[in-house]
This record gives sequence, C-alpha cells and structure tokens, in this order.
Amino acid sequence: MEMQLPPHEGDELSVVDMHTGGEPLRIIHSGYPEVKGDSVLSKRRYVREHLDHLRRVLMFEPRGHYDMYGALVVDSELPEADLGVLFMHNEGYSTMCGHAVIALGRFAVDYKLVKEPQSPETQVNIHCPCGLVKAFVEYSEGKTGGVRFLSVPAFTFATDVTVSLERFGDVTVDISYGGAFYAFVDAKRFGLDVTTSRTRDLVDAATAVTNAVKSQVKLYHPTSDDLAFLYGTILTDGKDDYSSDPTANMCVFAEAQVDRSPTGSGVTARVALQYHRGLIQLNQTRTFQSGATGSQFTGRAIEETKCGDFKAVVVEVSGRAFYTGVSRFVQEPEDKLTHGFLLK
Ligand SMILES: O=C(O)[C@H]1NCC[C@@H]1O
Repeated sequence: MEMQLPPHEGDELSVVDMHTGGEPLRIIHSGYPEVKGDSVLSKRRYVREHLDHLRRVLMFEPRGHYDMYGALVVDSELPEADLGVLFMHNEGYSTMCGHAVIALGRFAVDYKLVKEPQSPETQVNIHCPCGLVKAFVEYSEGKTGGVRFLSVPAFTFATDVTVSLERFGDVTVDISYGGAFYAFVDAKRFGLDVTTSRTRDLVDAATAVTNAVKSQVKLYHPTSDDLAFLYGTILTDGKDDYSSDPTANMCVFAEAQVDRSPTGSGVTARVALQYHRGLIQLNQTRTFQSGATGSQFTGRAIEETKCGDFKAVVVEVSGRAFYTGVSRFVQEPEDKLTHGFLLK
C-alpha cells in the first residue's frame, strides 16, 4: 500500500539515500524543476542562482543535517556521458566528489541509467562539473558491487607554500587538484592525530588552513575559472612514503563539513601529490583510510598526462557504496522551519 501524505505545497521531492565509507549521498530522484544551461558547468551556475532554496530544503535540517551531501542527476552535453551530475553540500555546489561517483555508479546501473549492464564490470561515464569521470561498477548476476573510477587529470598546484594563520602561526601546505583543489598538511603540525583527536579540534585546524589559503593564495585552473577555488583542507598522518599499510586522512570541506569517507577527490589529489614528490610509482596501489570512520578507499596513479601546462596523472580510486533507504519529502504551508536550518 502506498503511504499517503497530507496536503502539502509544491512537488514532492523523492530521493534515494546511500553512503560510501560512511559519507552520505542523497540522490535526488524526482521533483526538481528543470535545470537550465547548455553545459554541466552552466547548470551548476543556474542551480546556484535560481534553485538554491531546494539545496537548503534537502541538505539542511529537518530533512538533512550539517554534514549532508547531495547529487542531482542532469543531462550532459557530452555524447559519451551516461549522465551528468551536480553535487551539493552545506555551502553550495562542488566540482568533484569521489564518494558520490562510487555511489552514483551503482545507482546508475541499478536504476537503469545505462542500457545494457555488462559483467564483470559495467562502465558508467559520469559528467561531473570538473569533467568526464569514468566509473566501472562490479556487476554479477544482476547485482552491483564495488566501484572504481578514473578521474579527470590530477596535478600538484604548489608544494611548500607558507601561509599565516592567526591562531596557529605560519603553516606550510601543499596544494593539489583532484577535480577540486585541496590544501594538505600533516595533522602533527597542530599536535593532532587524524584518527584519535577530537573531530572539533581537527575541524578548527583544517578550517583555519582553508581560510588562510583562500585569502593568501591565488589558485588557477587551466580549463575553467569555475574550477579555481579551494574546496577544503585535508589533514594527514604524514605517511606519504609508499607502504602497503593504510595512510589516514581527514577532509574538511565546504563550510567546515567533515567527510566520513577517505574522500575520493582528495585521494586523487593526494596520489597526484605523492607521485609529484616521487614517493609512489605508477600502478603502486595505496590504501587511504578515513580518520573519521576508518573506512577505506584504494588509489593509484595509472598514467602520466597533462592539464594545461601542469604535469598531471590519471588516478584510479576504488571503494564501495551502500543503499540506506528512499524518502519522499514535502513542505507544509504552515511549517516555519520548512525551508531548512543548520545548527553550527
Ligand atoms: O569523496 C569525495 O571526493 C567527496 N566527499 C565529500 C567531499 C568530497 O567532495
């Protein structure tokens, strides 16, 4: 029997909820108005200017929470893409999201966004704002499983950049791009440990770095100005030399939002940085562990390439996503909190 809902305003928004390594992904299934724009990047600008109220409805409380993450499937202008996607979080719209690609790969096969699934892997081409990302979804006897993806060219933007933080003094960071720009610092610089320190302390340190880099370093991306911003800071355990042991990191992105997963775009950027520094070779697989939950992704650089003048690498990241449920959200006219709020 279908669950009935009382009278409400506007269209119902239906979503499929998943998580990848503990990081939520709310995939908007229906109810969104048409997203205008002739490219995925222009659609990203359109939702920011015209539909941002819906991001707040779906990401913020009472339907979501401070650290909720979302994906809106859109049409892509690229003939080779199976789908386009816009990512959303507590502050706006990101350009790349690896944990979401891992979940969307499964979703695309299970929800028949690709025509003929193949065993043992089905390829799903996902057009993210940063470019085309190729996901390969394990598929056997009608069931989807783990996902690996090849991201857009990843490159080291700058190493050993010193920025001044009001509370912590001068801090030296590396900046690397994996579909989004991140600053990387060893958590020991702040007397912290990414797996055992209080989340709040890690967030404070990472946020101070993000703010300092944003105000003191001008970023540049060869293909679009829309990509040239710092998405967050990743604190690490400093174990960047190749080892078969996992290395842990904690990503704080957008408005002090904490990634529960090892961060797919962060792993991409970190592998590019390790390769740039000569700490890993092509095809050497490393395991990356979330400081928040202990969940793991693997990552390896598979080939050299270029991004404009930057020496770049193609990075493969692997992980696994799970379904948690489906919801139909409504807005009642008398509800003063219906538009969404956040507790900081
Ligand atoms: O896995 C990732 O790449 C993402 N997770 C949340 C922050 C990043 O977008």
